[in-house]
Amino acid sequence: MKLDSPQSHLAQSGLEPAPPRFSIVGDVSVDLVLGTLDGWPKIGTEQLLPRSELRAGGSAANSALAARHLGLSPHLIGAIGEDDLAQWLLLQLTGIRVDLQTCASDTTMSVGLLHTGGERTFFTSYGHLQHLSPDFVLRHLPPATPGSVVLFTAPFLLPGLRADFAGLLAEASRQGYQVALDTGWPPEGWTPQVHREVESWLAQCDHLLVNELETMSLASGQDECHDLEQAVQRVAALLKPGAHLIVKLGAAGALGHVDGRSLRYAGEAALDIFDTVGAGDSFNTGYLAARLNRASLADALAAGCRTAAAILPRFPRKRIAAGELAHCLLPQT
Ligand SMILES: OC[C@H]1O[C@H](O)[C@H](O)[C@@H]1O
Repeated sequence: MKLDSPQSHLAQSGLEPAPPRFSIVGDVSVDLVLGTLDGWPKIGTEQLLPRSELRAGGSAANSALAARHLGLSPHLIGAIGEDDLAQWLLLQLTGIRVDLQTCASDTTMSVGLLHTGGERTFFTSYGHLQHLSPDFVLRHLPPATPGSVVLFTAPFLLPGLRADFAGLLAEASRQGYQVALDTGWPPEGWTPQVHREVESWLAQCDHLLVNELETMSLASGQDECHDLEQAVQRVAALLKPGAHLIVKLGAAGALGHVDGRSLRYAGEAALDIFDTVGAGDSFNTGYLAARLNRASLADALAAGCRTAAAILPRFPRKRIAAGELAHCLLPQT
């Protein structure tokens, strides 16, 4: 099935089922990515860094751009500020169907410092992300066609959505979407209150997409968990029956767990990568796009890993053409 392709005459006449939608709801902002920074500078000094890129960022935009690289046209719902940078940001999203709430605020910006070995540090301004409202999201999320997926990202950066995030996920599910969630990292840490809050979200998810550290943290609500397999069991028990828990393992690949069984996909050894920003977001898109095309869990894990592996070595990222990475979704022989 071709995703979100322009509707054919047959589909328009009602003889062919409408294609599934791929909607993404979350943080859209501007990233200034630069590096490499080895060691932390002394306060009050200046460093010249040799490589940099100003680009659309935020995990929802990263996922939508990854979809554009794969030749898909997702629907991105989020917000922008009310300044010149917001207009620039819109231009970066050409080719993506966007519904972005204009907020009376500066555009949120992240400075992402890249360190040797793939680690990075972000400094993010509050900006417009503070103002995205659930009403705007629900007004722009159309009823789902069969098989549609909506990916929610970065709830911790979106206080307006976070206030009743479980309710928002439940409403998307009621509208017929499979709900996918990438929680991201809570700025206040995994407090008991955050655990209770996130558990109310997990009960609404069909696909939970988290990294290893998030999985271990989520599993350590009552007592500490130090073993990934045990963590997977504990987190899976918080999801609704039949839901998929996907753990992103970086260069080591990914693990999928459903109905009490786990499956691992081993990633291919990556070369030394300068810019790892958006690795998880790219994986999410590859994985979900494959699931929308009815791929098996194993094939979807592989598509997620291939998508991230194709995007990460590219710098600057804005040179990747629409559809250039469509091969990542082709079944492998
Ligand atoms: O998921 C990666 C994103 O997180 C940070 O918030 C940056 O905006 C970056 O693009």
